Amino acid sequence: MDAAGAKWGVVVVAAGRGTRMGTAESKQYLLLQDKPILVHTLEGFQAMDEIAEVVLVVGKEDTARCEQFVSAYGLSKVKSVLVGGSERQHSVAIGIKALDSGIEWAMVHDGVRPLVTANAVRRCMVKAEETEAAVLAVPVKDTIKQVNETGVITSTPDRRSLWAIQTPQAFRRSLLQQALAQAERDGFLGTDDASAVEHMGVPVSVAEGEYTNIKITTPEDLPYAEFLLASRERERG
Ligand SMILES: Nc1ccn([C@@H]2O[C@H](COP(=O)(O)OP(=O)(O)OP(=O)(O)O)[C@@H](O)[C@H]2O)c(=O)n1
Ligand SMILES: C[C@](O)(CO)[C@H](O)COP(=O)(O)O
Repeated sequence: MDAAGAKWGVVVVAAGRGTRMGTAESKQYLLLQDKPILVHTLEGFQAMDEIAEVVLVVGKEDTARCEQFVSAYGLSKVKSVLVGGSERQHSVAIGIKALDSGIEWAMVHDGVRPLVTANAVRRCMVKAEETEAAVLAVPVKDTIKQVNETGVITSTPDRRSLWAIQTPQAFRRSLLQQALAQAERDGFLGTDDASAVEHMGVPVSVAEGEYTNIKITTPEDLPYAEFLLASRERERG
């Protein structure tokens, strides 16, 4: 599937500390098949013709090694490596402003989602070009409960309306920038980019994600990601 032909900018956010992973090294720099997770992620966008530019947002202490990755792995679409903020939303706001002024369409992607496929990214881009704002998502497989602070279930939302949200999240660039500025003014902090757009009252669509587009978050995610990468290599022959 081809995206509609627009050239896109991508903000890859990788300025988190990976607290839930619990490793001394931030999780985005852990190796998957001898390559940092973040490099796998960046290589995915490097390979897509529709992507004109990537802005990489990282921790202050990591800019030098990331600039080194850019040259060592030939990541020529990475135009800048910037220092992120204290929350993901702040890192996104820093990155989006840095995209070239000619970029009209922008995606945000977690540096720790290295397994996203080009087909899934394209579905998200196409949906955003139709609707202005779209995110990858998959229907939840488990029954989800709301549980109170004493550990007692308070409700069981209808699973048919529940989706697990992934990245990329794709927008007309001006819409996302406006939404992030509004969120900042209102003191609104969301855990994803769509939340800021929703906060403005603008609808966000979902595009079909993939269950394998995992966010590497806790230690058990690492062997699963290794397994998925190895399976893909075997399939390619
Ligand atoms: N201030 C922050 C916080 C997070 N992120 C990035 O947002 C993505 C998704 O966040 P998450 O998985 O929660 O990463 P961490 O914040 O690093 O993890 P944790 O919450 O376990 O500390 C990651 O690529 C992370 O590096 C970021 O750029 N800036
Ligand atoms: C953006 C995201 O990856 C969508 O699933 C997620 O919301 C990031 O949230 P986290 O709290 O930083 O893991």
